[in-house]
Amino acid sequence: MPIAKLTTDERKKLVEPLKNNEWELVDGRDAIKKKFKFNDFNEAFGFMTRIALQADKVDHHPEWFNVSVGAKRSQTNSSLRLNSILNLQVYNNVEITLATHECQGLSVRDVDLANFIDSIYKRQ
Ligand SMILES: C[C@H](O)[C@H](O)[C@H]1CNC2=NC(N)=NC(=O)C2=N1
Repeated sequence: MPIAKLTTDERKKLVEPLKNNEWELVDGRDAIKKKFKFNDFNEAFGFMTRIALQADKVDHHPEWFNVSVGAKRSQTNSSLRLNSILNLQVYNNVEITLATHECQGLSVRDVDLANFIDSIYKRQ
């Protein structure tokens, strides 16, 4: 049986709670996305590693982007200037989009993976 897109009722029950937890619908496409912020690359990649292991286990994969945004709250202006002079970027942001390619939209697999991701995310 191919995987089914979520019905309207399922969206109310399963996707609404995710929207209350900073997941958003993607424009022009049946998918959800969320931005996650960390103190540094090490924390961001640790988070991605745990998701990668789960994705492999359940055979459902995120589309994601690991970018450098902002800086540690503890960083002073002069250390930020030094970082930009030395080009030391802090790749501390992870943006994740979830959709099921097989049904070209949201399925229960995206809901499950989103809930797993939220369960391991430690807000900074
Ligand atoms: C053959 C394999 O099961 C499929 O390609 C899986 C792998 N991971 C997947 N991930 C996502 N996000 N959607 C899919 O439809 C999907 N299909």
